[in-house]
Amino acid sequence: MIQDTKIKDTNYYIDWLDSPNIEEYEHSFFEDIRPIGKGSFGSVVRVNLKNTDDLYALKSLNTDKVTLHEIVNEYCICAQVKDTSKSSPS
Ligand SMILES: Nc1ncnc2c1ncn2[C@@H]1O[C@H](COP(=O)(O)OP(=O)(O)OP(=O)(O)O)[C@@H](O)[C@H]1O
Repeated sequence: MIQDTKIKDTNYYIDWLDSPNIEEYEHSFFEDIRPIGKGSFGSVVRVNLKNTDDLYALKSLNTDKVTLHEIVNEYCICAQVKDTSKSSPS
């Protein structure tokens, strides 16, 4: 029974990550890549989206250390920061 729940959760996260609402960028779309930090799950670099003035924090997650749940959770935090900066520019 417990195993069934885990399989259900895994499929849920896989479906969520396959969502067409998530914008995907190739690594080659970015330039001027500069290291800015390290966290428990991986490293973070500042990148510039080519042909724009847009800067992003790009987080690389060590997939040996993270679960699908943590990947989705990290994605949600990043999306939330992006939305907040759009609604209230400083
Ligand atoms: N959006 C961002 N803008 C600027 N710097 C960032 C941004 N996101 C992460 N960093 C830098 O990268 C470091 C690592 O971030 P990350 O989110 O991976 O880990 P953390 O949240 O600091 O720690 P932990 O993984 O232990 O919770 C941060 O401490 C910060 O210095």
